[in-house]
Amino acid sequence: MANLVEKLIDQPLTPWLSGSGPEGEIVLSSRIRLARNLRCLPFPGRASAAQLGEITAELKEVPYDLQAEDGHEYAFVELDQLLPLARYVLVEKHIISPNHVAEPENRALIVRDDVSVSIMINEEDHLRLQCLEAGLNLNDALEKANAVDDIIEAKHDVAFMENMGYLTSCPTNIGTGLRASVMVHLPALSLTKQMGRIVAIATQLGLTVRGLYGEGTEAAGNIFQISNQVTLGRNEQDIISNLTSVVKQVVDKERMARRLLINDSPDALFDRVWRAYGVLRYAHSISAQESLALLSEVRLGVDLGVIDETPPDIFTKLLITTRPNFLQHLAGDVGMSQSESDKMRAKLVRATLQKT
Ligand SMILES: Nc1ncnc2c1ncn2[C@@H]1O[C@H](COP(=O)(O)OP(=O)(O)OP(=O)(O)O)[C@@H](O)[C@H]1O
Repeated sequence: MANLVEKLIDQPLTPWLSGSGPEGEIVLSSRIRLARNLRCLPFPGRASAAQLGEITAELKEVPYDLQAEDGHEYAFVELDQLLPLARYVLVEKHIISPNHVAEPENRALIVRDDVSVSIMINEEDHLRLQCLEAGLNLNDALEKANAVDDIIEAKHDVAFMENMGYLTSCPTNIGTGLRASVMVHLPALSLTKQMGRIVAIATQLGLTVRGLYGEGTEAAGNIFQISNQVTLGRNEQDIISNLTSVVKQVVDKERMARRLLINDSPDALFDRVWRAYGVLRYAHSISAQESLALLSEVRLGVDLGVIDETPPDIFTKLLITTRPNFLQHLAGDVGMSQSESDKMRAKLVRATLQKT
């Protein structure tokens, strides 16, 4: 089991980030998250260390139950058994949240071999179950999440009240305990300065727009996460249908903005995306932030057929491998300085682009 987690930390590719799936050119991934709590124990924020340990111990058998049902290998790992760097690589791969690693003691993770299912234990709730799919595919993610939830609830007494639904640590999650979210790449809407308006409209429609690593994080590389804000008084299917229809409209707007860029100012666009390609292809030192911003522009050029010598999945591949902690891990956790890390990143990007 521990070997599986090591393998997931080492692998440069994240299967659901393959760039495939419906609307895969713009929608990178779909995520369903269910928040669940065991009935007789306090929420993690109020639980003692001993109670947190009790929760972890009770859930240790869950991987075996899941494995028996779907035949996939599942791992269970306590976060404090991992090196700090390994924990941060898991965050960069969206397997656990920044919140979950903040206090690793008595926190654990259950993860499936293809990373399409992972369960954070003792994050904000006892269980944060997440299912991820490539592209715009919330329905399959929900189906998978419900199947995993059924297996857990068959053996564990989960806090649920007829009139309120699932009880959760934060009142905004009470009811279905569901957050549906899509990760979208919106370079043209960002370049044409339309994101402010999109965020305002999404908020009016009961949605929230977050950055690359969720709550409280920046939208690096023109990547945003759009998710539902309300969980109470709405059924799961309504939440998903509403989000899917808004995301489809955002995707249409992004396509329109792309057409506008290429029709109205092709020279500026060509120059911009090829410059980005040039820097990535030849730079000898590059920061994580700059590489992400330039990769986003190269991907835009590839999607528009302006850059034809790079496959679209280069963006998603390099999205993970150029992150600071993954790079450090690749170098063997040797405590690289910022400048060494920037040089290594540039080398990796050059080598990857050269191969295409
Ligand atoms: N569509 C998505 N694809 C990949 N990863 C995602 C997606 N949506 C969210 N995530 C990841 O899930 C983690 C948690 O995100 P976030 O903080 O937005 O949600 P949450 O913790 O489920 O919500 P809440 O604020 O209700 O606690 C982060 O690591 C984030 O990057």
